[in-house]
Amino acid sequence: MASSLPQTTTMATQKEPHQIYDTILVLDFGSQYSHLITRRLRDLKVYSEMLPCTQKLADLTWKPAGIILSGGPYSVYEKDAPHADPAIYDAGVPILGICYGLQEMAYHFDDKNVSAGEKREYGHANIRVEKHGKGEESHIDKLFDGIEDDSQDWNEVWMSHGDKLSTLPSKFVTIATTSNAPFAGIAASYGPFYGIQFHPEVTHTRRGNAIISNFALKICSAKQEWTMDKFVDQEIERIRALVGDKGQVIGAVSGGVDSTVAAKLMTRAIGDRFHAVLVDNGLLRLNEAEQVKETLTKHLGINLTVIDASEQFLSKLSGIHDDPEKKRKIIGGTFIDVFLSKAKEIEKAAANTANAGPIEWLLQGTLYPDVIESISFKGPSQTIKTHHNVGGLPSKMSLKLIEPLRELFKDEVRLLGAELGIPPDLVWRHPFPGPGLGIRIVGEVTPEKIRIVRQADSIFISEIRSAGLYNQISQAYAGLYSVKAVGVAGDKRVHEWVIVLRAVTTTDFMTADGYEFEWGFLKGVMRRICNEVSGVSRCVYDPTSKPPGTIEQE
Ligand SMILES: Nc1ncnc2c1ncn2[C@@H]1O[C@H](COP(=O)(O)OP(=O)(O)OP(=O)(O)O)[C@@H](O)[C@H]1O
Ligand SMILES: O=c1[nH]c(=O)c2[nH+]cn([C@@H]3O[C@H](COP(=O)(O)O)[C@@H](O)[C@H]3O)c2[nH]1
Ligand SMILES: NC(=O)CC[C@H](N)C(=O)O
Ligand SMILES: [Mg+2]
Repeated sequence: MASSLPQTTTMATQKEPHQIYDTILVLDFGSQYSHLITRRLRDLKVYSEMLPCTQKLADLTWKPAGIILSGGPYSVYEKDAPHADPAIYDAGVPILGICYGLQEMAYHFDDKNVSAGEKREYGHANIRVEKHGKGEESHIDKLFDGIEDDSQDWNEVWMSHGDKLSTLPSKFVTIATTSNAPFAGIAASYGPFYGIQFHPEVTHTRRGNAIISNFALKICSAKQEWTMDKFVDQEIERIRALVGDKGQVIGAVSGGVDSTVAAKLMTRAIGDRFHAVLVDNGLLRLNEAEQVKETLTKHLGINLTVIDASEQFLSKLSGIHDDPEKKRKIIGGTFIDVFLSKAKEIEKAAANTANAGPIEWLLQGTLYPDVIESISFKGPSQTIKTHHNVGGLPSKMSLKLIEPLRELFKDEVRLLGAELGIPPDLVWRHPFPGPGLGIRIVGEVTPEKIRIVRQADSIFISEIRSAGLYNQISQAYAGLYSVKAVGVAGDKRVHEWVIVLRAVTTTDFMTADGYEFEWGFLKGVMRRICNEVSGVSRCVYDPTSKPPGTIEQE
């Protein structure tokens, strides 16, 4: 396979997307909506990156086409409030301040411009737009260009603030007002600086997308070139340049969409010098290892080895009753052991071939939300659960990381997957956690409980698919509580396990809502599970939202 691939060329580029595409920089002041600004821009096919608000402009290796200052929980006049690098105002690029960002801009020009408001304002407001510019000042009207349409609610916006602009910064004009905010929108008369008190990035602001689009396209003149087909070619070139003609890459692949897309991209780039490894930890769903092997090797041409390590995992988990974190650590640790010994084996097997040499690279399916989380100036958020992935590997193996998806959001990964010819079934698959059924069985994991959960899960998911609900639900599964309840079957008393069904909707898996099934649907699923899966006496449905629950059970 490798020999038919084009060789790495000397022209290969290692450029990052922000060096290739017009890029809008979002400076994050800690708003819960900051990443949505980046999302909205990317939906417009304009590339955008988010960096902490403390980013110094001089340290950037690229020049943004425009800068957006996000909202944030602080008050600009507080002693420790974060402030943007003043150099942004002299960089000759358009700036849009949103909420805190607006206040930050006004405060930069004069600290008397911002004060605590008398009335906090959360939720809907209606803006009135004021038009100004003619001639040299025509830029002033560009932010709200064409946003007034025939719909009655075009002027609805979403507010979330306690502070306010008390004075208009010098040489600025008002471009929007609300009944509570005389400076709901402002613009500099001398250049492309804009501020809005409301949040255009949330869907409650009716014409929010149009406002963001005006800023990016009409004010920053950013080109709409961020598409997944271009990304594929560039990323393949970048991988080849990074890895070189001989480098070998190993990657843990679960059959989930992220690792499959990353693996497919690697295969396109370097063929069988990429070694995908699926660890069967005994905690996968019904027939999962076989199905993943079939799809990845036969249909996607990925060089995949499946390692059956189920005995090793299950014997270590035996006897662990009531400590979910202990379970997670055992699974994570065993996973690393299995992976490490496989890497050695691959090196040995390649010893007398053209691919001989140490494996230098490790593929990871890191996504942009993980990157954003780790660069946040607030620091990473509190660990609720120890997530199992391959993050523990590099320090032990001293491998260099290769992360082709680190600039992408999940839905972009799905588009990329479709672009790479990955079947829709796999692209739209619900996420499945690394520790698998191990964290869906509350209490001790035993072979009997695994068998029961596998069967129940398979029934639940197939019913969801037949009812056409799969794509409306973000994640669904069957789990098991380690308690037995009494039931009656064929006039006989039974004392058997309790299955828990869970289905949620969510956009980012950070918060989630229980899915509202029709009662008849749930009754049908419960009937099938109790009838067809031996060892189950009843089923419960868990509609708990997150918070206070989490999506998995442990
Ligand atoms: N059984 C497994 N064998 C090999 N690698 C695994 C296994 N389970 C998880 N991983 C690794 O852990 C990573 C994190 O898993 P995660 O579930 O977040 O992503 P995914 O499986 O690629 O996609 P999805 O979120 O759609 O399930 C995977 O990308 C993969 O590298
Ligand atoms: O790869 C993973 N390794 C893990 O250890 C892990 N724990 C939870 N998840 C997935 O993360 C999302 C949020 O789950 P929770 O609400 O249970 O934290 C859901 O999509 C979960 O399936 C994991 N994925
Ligand atoms: N959403 C925001 O950016 C809020 C900004 C500032 N903390 C205020 O209350 O006005
Ligand atoms: Mg997964």
